[in-house]
Amino acid sequence: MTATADSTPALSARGLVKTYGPVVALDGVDIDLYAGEVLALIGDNGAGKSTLVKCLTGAEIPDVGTISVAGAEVRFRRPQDARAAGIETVYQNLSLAPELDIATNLFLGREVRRRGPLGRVLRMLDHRAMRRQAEEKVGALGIRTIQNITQVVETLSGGQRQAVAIARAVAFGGRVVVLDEPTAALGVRETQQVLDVVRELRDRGLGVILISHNMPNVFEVADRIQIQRLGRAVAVVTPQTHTPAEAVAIMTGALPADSGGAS
Ligand SMILES: Nc1ncnc2c1ncn2[C@@H]1O[C@H](COP(=O)(O)OP(=O)(O)OP(=O)(O)O)[C@@H](O)[C@H]1O
Repeated sequence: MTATADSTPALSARGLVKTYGPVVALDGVDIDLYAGEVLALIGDNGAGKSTLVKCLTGAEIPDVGTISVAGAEVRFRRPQDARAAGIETVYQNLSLAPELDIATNLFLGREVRRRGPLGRVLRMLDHRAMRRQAEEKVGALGIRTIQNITQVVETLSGGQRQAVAIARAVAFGGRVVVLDEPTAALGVRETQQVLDVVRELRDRGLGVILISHNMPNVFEVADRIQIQRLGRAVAVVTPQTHTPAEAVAIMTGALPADSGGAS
């Protein structure tokens, strides 16, 4: 069978094993993420969600197993390798520089220099170009809560900071973005704003992996939900086939992995 563009996952892994001394964090995990979908990863504390995405994003190297990007096997040694393959991660701490403005944060590490000797020799930055591009990138993601691109990040609300971190992750050609608990510290309205950005990413054709303990959020925004339990991927369900209660029951082991499935 020939794989078509649609049937080849943007990012996939087979048989991932990762141990930390005696602890088996991943016990032979498969995952498939397609372009234009939101795949939620759920599981109890210690189920292996973070370890899985660390292996997928080059922050950890699996002991066993393979990872493929658009059908081609890859070996990530460090996060830069994954980033070069278009896989971006937004961690809970967001790694933004709070004392700098939004535009500068978006371009941290990829600064635009002035043309000619001013940029080449004196390394002067083209702030105007960065502000203009930052405005375009934030606007393209439909992030309406940000009005002023020169606002300092520490003065932003939690939801706005999350949006800036996501914009930075996808502004430079990312095809896959991993969001680790993006709404954990947010109020209801801010959570909705972040979920809007997540939908926007999906509608633009990116693949999104969403780690979350918040079942209403997961069921609101995910196309598919992979359930991790004790280092294994025990089931992949959808909001159409399973209720949140069934997913949680599978997650905790109260229901067998092949049960549920609203009729
Ligand atoms: N660096 C490490 N050293 C030792 N053990 C680790 C390390 N990282 C993870 N573990 C262990 O691996 C297992 C899986 O942890 P992981 O953080 O992947 O789970 P998780 O599903 O993300 O949990 P949570 O929801 O609490 O973040 C746990 O038992 C954890 O204690």
